[in-house]
Amino acid sequence: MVQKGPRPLVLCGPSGSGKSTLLKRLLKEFPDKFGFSVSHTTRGPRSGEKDGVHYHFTTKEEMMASIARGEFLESATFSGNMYGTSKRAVEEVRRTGKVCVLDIDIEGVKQVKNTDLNPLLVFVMPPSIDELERRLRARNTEHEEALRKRLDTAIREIEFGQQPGNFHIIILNDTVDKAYAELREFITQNVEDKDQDTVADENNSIEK
Ligand SMILES: Nc1ncnc2c1ncn2[C@@H]1O[C@H](COP(=O)(O)OP(=O)(O)OP(=O)(O)O)[C@@H](O)[C@H]1O
Repeated sequence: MVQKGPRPLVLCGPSGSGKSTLLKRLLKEFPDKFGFSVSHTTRGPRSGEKDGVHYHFTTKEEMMASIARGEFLESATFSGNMYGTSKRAVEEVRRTGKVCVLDIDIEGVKQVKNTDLNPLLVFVMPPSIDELERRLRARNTEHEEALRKRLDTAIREIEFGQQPGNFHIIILNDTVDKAYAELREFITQNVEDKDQDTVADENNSIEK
């Protein structure tokens, strides 16, 4: 399939590793360069959420049929509701000339690797589990049990992130300034006006 527009960017990493922090900086510096795809979900809309804007609201039956037709890049179920990114949603961002950013977990990354999306794959790595715990506690967004669960998951995610061939680059988020500089450099080297065959693939063999 011939894909138009810049290559999508996947940001993956444990909860609290700093994906949103880095993305916020990127969007601040380049407000018109990046866009997010609109995900599908089978959960009902919350107040103020608009169909086609915040999510594409759909039913379980429709979504499963669509997945079976190969129309989704990745999907997952959280607390009984399905969520996923359709190929069309990414293409819509891409057509505008923006880099489509996907903030997905490792299961999503594994699925995306089996499609023809060919994104740049970035893994954001915390300096240590202890530091990750400190940051999550300081963020103060989770109850103890949820926090424990996130830290347990983080150990598995870091293992996957560090395996050679899983990502084009591993960015250690030690200080935000350093991590951001690294991300910025990687993106400018690999996204700018280049198509599918970029330096990232020449230098790194990414395993499917
Ligand atoms: N280099 C850093 N040094 C210190 N604190 C940081 C650093 N990077 C991020 N933080 C802080 O750590 C917390 C987690 O960061 P952030 O919310 O960006 O993580 P995330 O990967 O987007 O998490 P989630 O997947 O849960 O959305 C935030 O409070 C953020 O301000």
